[in-house]
Amino acid sequence: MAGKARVHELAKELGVTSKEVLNKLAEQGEYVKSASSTVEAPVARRLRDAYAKSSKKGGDSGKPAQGESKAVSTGGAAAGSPAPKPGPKPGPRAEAPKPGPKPGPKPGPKPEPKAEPAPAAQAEPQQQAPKVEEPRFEQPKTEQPKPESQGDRPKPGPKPGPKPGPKPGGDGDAARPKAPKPGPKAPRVGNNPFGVGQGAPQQRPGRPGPGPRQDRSGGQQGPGRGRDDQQRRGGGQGAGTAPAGGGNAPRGEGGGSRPNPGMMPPRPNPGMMPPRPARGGNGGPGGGRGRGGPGGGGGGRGPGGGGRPGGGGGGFRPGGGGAPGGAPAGGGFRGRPGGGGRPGGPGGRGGTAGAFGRPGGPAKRGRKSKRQKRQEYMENMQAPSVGGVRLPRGNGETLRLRRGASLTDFAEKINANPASLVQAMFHLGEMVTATQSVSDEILELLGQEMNYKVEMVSPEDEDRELLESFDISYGDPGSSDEELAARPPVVTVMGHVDHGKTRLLDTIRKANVQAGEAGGITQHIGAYQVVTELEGNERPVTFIDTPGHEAFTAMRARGAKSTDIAVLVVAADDGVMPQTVEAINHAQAAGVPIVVAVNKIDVEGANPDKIRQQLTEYNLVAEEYGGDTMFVEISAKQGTNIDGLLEAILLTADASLDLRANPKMSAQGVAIEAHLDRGRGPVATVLVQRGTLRVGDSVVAGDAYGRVRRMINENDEDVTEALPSRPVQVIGFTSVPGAGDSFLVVDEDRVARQIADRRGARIREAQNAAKRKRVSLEDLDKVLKETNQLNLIIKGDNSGTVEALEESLMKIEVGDEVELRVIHRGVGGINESDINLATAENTIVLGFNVRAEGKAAEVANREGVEIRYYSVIYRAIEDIEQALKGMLKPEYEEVELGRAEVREVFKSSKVGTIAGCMVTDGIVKRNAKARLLRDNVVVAENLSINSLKRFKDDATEVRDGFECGLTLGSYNDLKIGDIIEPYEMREKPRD
Ligand SMILES: Nc1nc2c(ncn2[C@@H]2O[C@H](COP(=O)(O)OP(=O)(O)OP(=O)(O)O)[C@@H](O)[C@H]2O)c(=O)[nH]1
Repeated sequence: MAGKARVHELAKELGVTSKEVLNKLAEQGEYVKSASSTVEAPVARRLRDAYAKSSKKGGDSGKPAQGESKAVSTGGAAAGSPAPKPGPKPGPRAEAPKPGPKPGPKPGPKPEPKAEPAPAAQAEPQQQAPKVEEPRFEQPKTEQPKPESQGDRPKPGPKPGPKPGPKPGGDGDAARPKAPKPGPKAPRVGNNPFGVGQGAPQQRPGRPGPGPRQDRSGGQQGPGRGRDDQQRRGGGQGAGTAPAGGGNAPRGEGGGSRPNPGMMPPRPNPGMMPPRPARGGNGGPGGGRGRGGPGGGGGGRGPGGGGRPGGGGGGFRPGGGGAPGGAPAGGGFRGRPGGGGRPGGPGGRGGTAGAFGRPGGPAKRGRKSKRQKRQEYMENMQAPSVGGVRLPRGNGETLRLRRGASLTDFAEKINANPASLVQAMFHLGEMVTATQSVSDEILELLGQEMNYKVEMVSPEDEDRELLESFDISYGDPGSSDEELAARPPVVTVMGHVDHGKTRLLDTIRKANVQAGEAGGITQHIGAYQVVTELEGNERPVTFIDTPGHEAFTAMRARGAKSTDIAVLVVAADDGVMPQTVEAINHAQAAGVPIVVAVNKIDVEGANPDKIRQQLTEYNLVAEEYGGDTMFVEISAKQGTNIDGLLEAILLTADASLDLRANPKMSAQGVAIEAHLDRGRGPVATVLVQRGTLRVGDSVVAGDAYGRVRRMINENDEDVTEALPSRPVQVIGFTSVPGAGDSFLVVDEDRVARQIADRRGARIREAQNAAKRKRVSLEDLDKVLKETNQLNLIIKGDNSGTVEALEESLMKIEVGDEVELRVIHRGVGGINESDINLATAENTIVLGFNVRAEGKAAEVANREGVEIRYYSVIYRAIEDIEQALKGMLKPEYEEVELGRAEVREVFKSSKVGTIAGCMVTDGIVKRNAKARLLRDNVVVAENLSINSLKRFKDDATEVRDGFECGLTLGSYNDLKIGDIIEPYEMREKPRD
């Protein structure tokens, strides 16, 4: 309680109602809203003090109560005040002891010890009790009558066994009939937290249950042990207790007085039978009373039952020496903790339940609900709140979410309401709908708020899981040495633009690829195999061509991953350049050994040694310098030392790589590039990495699938199978795979289609998430009012180009005012559906090496959709950049025009105040903006020169050295000597 206590907790602690506490606090000048409000520690202390003082008044009496028994003390806490009156009660109780002489005595003593503990525990309550007592004072009195009625109980008590039962019953009966009478009292008791059997605290006291044991010894009800027993055989309890009850009138009083089932005569049931030895021994029966027991000193045996909180409040009822009394109650109750403790209501139920030896449903619910409520309340208090939205609180557990997941997906994982997540995101500055794919950062941010660790499942992991669901794995399953066969190295040629990559590959395969390139830039990844001779053996080497333009960074990175060796082409006349470094980074990151081809050694001024030196900085130390990197000086143009380069490649491969693969498994590999061929449909260049690809195989590559209809090698020859490291063009896909997609052969077309479909759905979601530009609250108004957004549809002849173009376009930086969105991209000609999609405002269709097909051009004309065709990537980038800049809002800046001094001021009934001025500097223009200075202080801003005259003629402008007359609209506060500074807002040119 040291911290912030809640009013109801304090009330409980002090033994008063929350309302009283609230009133008290109000008296103390503390405004506290409700029972669940928290109170600062100092205030709580003051409150306790206040009650402590008031308790002193009656406190004395309360203490005395101790004299009676611990029970009293315990109860005292609750009913401190009652103590005084209890005096009389004691009487009855005193009788109780008789009934349970045995119990009585023992209980007495034991209870004390137990009572002590209880008091200790309730020290506070006791102190506070006094206060409470005042009001309760009456209760005791009211209860007095009960004692009488219960007085009967005691008698029955004596007949513990069977009679007890009945008697209790009798009491109960009496109770029932009397119930009504007690009723009135009961209510009070009920209201009094310290009332019998009400407060859990009382029950605690009951724990002292030990006493009960004595009872047992007393033979009384020996009952049972725990409330379990009691519960099981409520009857038993009843019985046991009953006696006690008798003994304890108190409890009885308390409880009995209230109209509740507990007062009902026990139904005939086994429990009413004389305690069986066993049970008795256990004290089980008493158990019921267990709780009560305690209180009742002699009464209930507190054993098990006692332990429970709920215990028969009665037992605990101080007055009652006879725990028993409580017992009955307890018994009636079923000894359930909470239940019993509760006032009449539950007790009654409990009683009934107890009678049947099972926990009372309602009471149970009640008790649970109380705990649950508390727990929920506590959870609620701990639950993170964002903008007033309560969110579930995690325990730091990890949530795996796939990339592109929506808030609904997230909510499902944590069993939350998606709407609350949407709301929370709104408060976090993100506007997203429940079903919209959201970016990783957003999910992670949200996870943090709720104490969850969000783990985005990488596409690779996700794909692996997807394949596993089909019992397929990508990669070598662990082929044995016998199954593995040597394969050719796969080489990627990398390097800075124009350092000679294409020329080198061209020279190597003696095919002039370069000539056909648009803009002189390599735009497609090609792959082919050449055969060279090393030490008398014919050795094939597979080359993958990589483009040089930075737009293809992504493809190059993939290229590096799918290769064994990187040939780094560096022009000897140029040296290490940015993309040379980038290429090194990619290769080193992929753990691919590098062979350096120092090119253009035929060029005058070529300095190969300089290249060697430069590259040492990047951990590429030439063998002749003591390193392990092979440097080969070549001239791609003249074909110088090409064999030396091939040899170096093979030597490096043999020295550092284990190039083997299992040719017997189903083929797997990677799609190097793919495009849509007008005649042949989708064509993909794939590199087989393991297994053997055959015509007729069902394949899936990324989200494309199909059956291999034809395979063509680099010489445009049909082949029927492709072994590891062999690049081939595959015809038969139903759509165009992406560059870099892995491909694999599966058993059936159906499986291929299912895998492709699932990947497709996943890719779409991920794209949506990635392409969504984040909208923050800061620019909400802009988004709503005037979003300048340029939508693009990109169509190209192959997926690698489309991807590269999109990536480059998204990198265009033109500030926050304009947003660029690629709403669709694809391989193939521009068709009608592209145009239909583009009819949205501000959408441009980009055709890269493709044209509008069918009626697309016509529809575009009709709908006013702009189609732009390109064959060089950077042209497209330039154009779009210009277009975006054109969409920028103009920016204005203030330009001073000059100064005019007011020499005269005229008043005109028609035009207001006229300033006769001398233009001292620059120029004064009609309709220009102006500010007015007086003694060098700006006295008016944003004025407008509405009229300007030279003598009687209107003028558009008046230059320095001339006089003029002007008016400043409705501004009339002009004085001689004022300075008018005209200025204009001019559009600022953009960079
Ligand atoms: N003198 C000389 N010129 C060369 C040599 N190798 C390439 N070139 C020339 O350098 C220019 C660029 O060669 P490319 O092969 O297109 O260079 P690249 O690295 O493929 O360039 P991108 O495709 O733009 O990345 C061409 O004009 C070639 O003829 C060489 O060994 N000697």
